[in-house]
Amino acid sequence: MIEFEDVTKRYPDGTVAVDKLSLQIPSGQITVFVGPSGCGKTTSLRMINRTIERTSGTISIDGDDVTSKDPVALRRGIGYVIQHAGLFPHKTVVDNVATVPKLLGWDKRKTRATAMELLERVGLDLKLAERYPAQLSGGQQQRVGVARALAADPAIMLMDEPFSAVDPIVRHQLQEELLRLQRDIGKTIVFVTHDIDEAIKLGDNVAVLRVGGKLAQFAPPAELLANPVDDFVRGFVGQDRGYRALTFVHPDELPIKPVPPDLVLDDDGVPVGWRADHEMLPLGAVFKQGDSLRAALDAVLTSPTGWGICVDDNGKAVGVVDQAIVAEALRS
Ligand SMILES: Nc1ncnc2c1ncn2[C@@H]1O[C@H](COP(=O)(O)OP(=O)(O)OP(=O)(O)O)[C@@H](O)[C@H]1O
Repeated sequence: MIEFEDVTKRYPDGTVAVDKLSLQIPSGQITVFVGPSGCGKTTSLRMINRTIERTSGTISIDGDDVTSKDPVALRRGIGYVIQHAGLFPHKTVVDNVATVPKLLGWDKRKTRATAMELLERVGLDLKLAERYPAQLSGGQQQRVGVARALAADPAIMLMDEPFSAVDPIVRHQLQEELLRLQRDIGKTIVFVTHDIDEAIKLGDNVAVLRVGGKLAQFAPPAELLANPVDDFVRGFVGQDRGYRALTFVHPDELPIKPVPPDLVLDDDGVPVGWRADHEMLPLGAVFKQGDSLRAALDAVLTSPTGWGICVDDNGKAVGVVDQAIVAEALRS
C-alpha cells in the first residue's frame, strides 16, 4: 500500500500544488488521479518516486517512509511511464526496454530475453525491436514505454498521462491492453489523467482533485458516478453519469427471449443480419450474458429492430432482449 498522510507541496514561488493530501492506494490495483489542469496530479505522482520532494507530510510504501530510502534505489523499484513515452532516441526499442536490467547488472542473454518477452506482452510486433523510437508510431512508442517500465518487474508503476498524445482509437486499444496486462501482472498502478472517462474505465479507485491540490473525492468509479460528494465532482463526472453507471451493473443473467425468425444466422449460428422486406439490415452491437447493462442497452439501441442480440463465447446467437427487459433489470 502507498499511503499519503497530510502531504503538502509548496513550490519555491509559493504555489501550493498539493494541499494536505491523505489517501491510501491499495496494492495490486489501479488508482487514478484525475482533475482539471493544474490540480496537482503530476506533483502528487512524482512525490511517490521522489522526483519531486514533498514539503510536509509523509508518503510511505508498505509502511516505509519514502524519504528513508535512497532516491536512486527507490526509483529503480518503481516503473515510470510518461506522455510521449520519453524513450531514449539513440537506443533501439529492445535496448530501451533493457535499460534498467542493464543498470541492475543482469546478464546479456537474460536481459534481451526479458526485453523481447515484455515487448510481446505489451502487444508490440517483434519485428520493430531493432528500430529506433522515431521510427515508431506514437501508440507503438507508448507500448515500448510500458514495457520499459515493467522491465525490472517493479511492484509499483507510475503512469503520467501515458495515453494522452495518441488518437482516440489507439488510446482505446492501449487502455484495453493495460487492463488485460494488469489482469496478469497485478501491479500497484498509479495513473494520472485529466480525462474522467479514462479514469472511470481504468481505475479500481479514483481520486478526484480540485485546483489547489485538494482531494475532492476518493472512491471506486461506480460510487463516484452514483454518489458524487459535491457540485464540483458532479460537474467533473459529467451529465450522463446515470448512463455511464450502467457499465458497473452486471446482472448475472438477463431473461433473454428466443432468437426471432427474422435474425439471419450462418451455418454456425452466428448472426449475420436482419431480414427486412427486400434487403438485409446490418447488425448492431451484440452482448454476452454477464456483460454490463450498458453493453446490453447498447445492443438494443444500435439494433435496427430494437432487439439486442445476446451471443455465447463463440459468437453464436443465444437470444435477444429489448428495452423493457433492460429497464426491468435496472429496477431490480
Ligand atoms: N516547478 C514548479 N514551480 C512552481 N509551480 C509549479 C511547478 N510545477 C508545477 N507547478 C504548479 O503546481 C500546480 C500543480 O501542477 P501539476 O503539474 O502537479 O498539475 P497537474 O494536475 O498535473 O496539471 P496538468 O493536468 O496540466 O498536467 C500548478 O499550478 C502548476 O503551475
